[in-house]
Amino acid sequence: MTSLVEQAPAKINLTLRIVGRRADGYHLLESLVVFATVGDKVRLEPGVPLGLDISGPYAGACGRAADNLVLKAVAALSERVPGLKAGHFHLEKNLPVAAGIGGGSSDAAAALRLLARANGVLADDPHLAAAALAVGADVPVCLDPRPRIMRGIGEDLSEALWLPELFGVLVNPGVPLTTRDVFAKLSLERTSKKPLTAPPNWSEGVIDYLTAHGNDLTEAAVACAPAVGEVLATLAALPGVLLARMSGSGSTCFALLPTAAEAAAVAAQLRSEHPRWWVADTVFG
Ligand SMILES: C[C@](O)(CO)[C@H](O)COP(=O)(O)OP(=O)(O)OC[C@H]1O[C@@H](n2ccc(N)nc2=O)[C@H](O)[C@@H]1O
Ligand SMILES: Nc1ncnc2c1ncn2[C@@H]1O[C@H](COP(=O)(O)OP(=O)(O)OP(=O)(O)O)[C@@H](O)[C@H]1O
Repeated sequence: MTSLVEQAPAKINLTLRIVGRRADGYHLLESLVVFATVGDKVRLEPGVPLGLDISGPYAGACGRAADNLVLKAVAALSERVPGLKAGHFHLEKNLPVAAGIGGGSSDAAAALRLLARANGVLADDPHLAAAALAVGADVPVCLDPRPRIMRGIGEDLSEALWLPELFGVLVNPGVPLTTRDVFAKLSLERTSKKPLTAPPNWSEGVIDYLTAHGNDLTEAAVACAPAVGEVLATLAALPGVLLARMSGSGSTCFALLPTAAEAAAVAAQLRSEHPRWWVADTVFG
């Protein structure tokens, strides 16, 4: 069998409300999630022994291959689908790690899609969703990467939403942030608990809608990594920026711009003024 390939796009939380906490400590959230045109790439060569090798600019940053979420995804689906055949995976790691853009989650979801294709598992097989959630809270939304509202701890997903094309830049200051540490710094009393309007009503204007719903993890992330505050202030001050915000638990932030050309111009300016930052101009959808 020839090898199979899946893209693993970056996950962006355009909005992120923390609305409560479960007895086990996991936080309940409401988030409008979209996917970027930048991402990792996962390839599976079926019919050979299980393995994983990693290439790309962030290969060294994502830890030992044995601990990779790609292999955790294989284990989680194998537990649920007896006789599942895997193979050798190759991960091209383009996204920064521990960055709030779900890189590992999207890689795990891509691996699940590859396993489903190689084994004739249907996309709506409940074992896939269960395996995804067992790997991480962000993996279910990455399984079929289209704009959605995510609730619960990430397992409760809306239908795919239509969204106007959004142009933007993603910026990571090179400071990794562990999701658990950011949640640990969060003061639930200070979150808004304002529920999302669902489904979003774009007639009120996308930017107005997004402005009305922030990211409740921002303050905690800035406390963990002050560089996030610097990125947000830099983005907000750039010409033409409609909105500047952090994604997920950080440290990656994004800015939205009116056109692809303006996003590219802002990205070029950021790359020259901040050569150590990871900068990508992209389309969200
Ligand atoms: C913040 C988000 O990125 C928003 O999309 C996600 O909720 C994070 O999802 P994730 O990285 O897949 O998170 P997991 O790997 O499942 O959990 C890492 C740690 O983050 C905390 N965690 C995560 C998700 C959640 N809803 N509540 C939490 O409190 C828990 O301490 C957990 O031990
Ligand atoms: N394929 C992978 N890509 C990136 N990190 C991985 C991968 N597999 C395991 N990890 C480990 O998972 C941790 C979290 O990495 P990841 O990049 O997914 O975080 P994140 O972008 O903050 O995710 P989220 O937005 O879902 O919270 C890292 O510390 C890394 O060592």
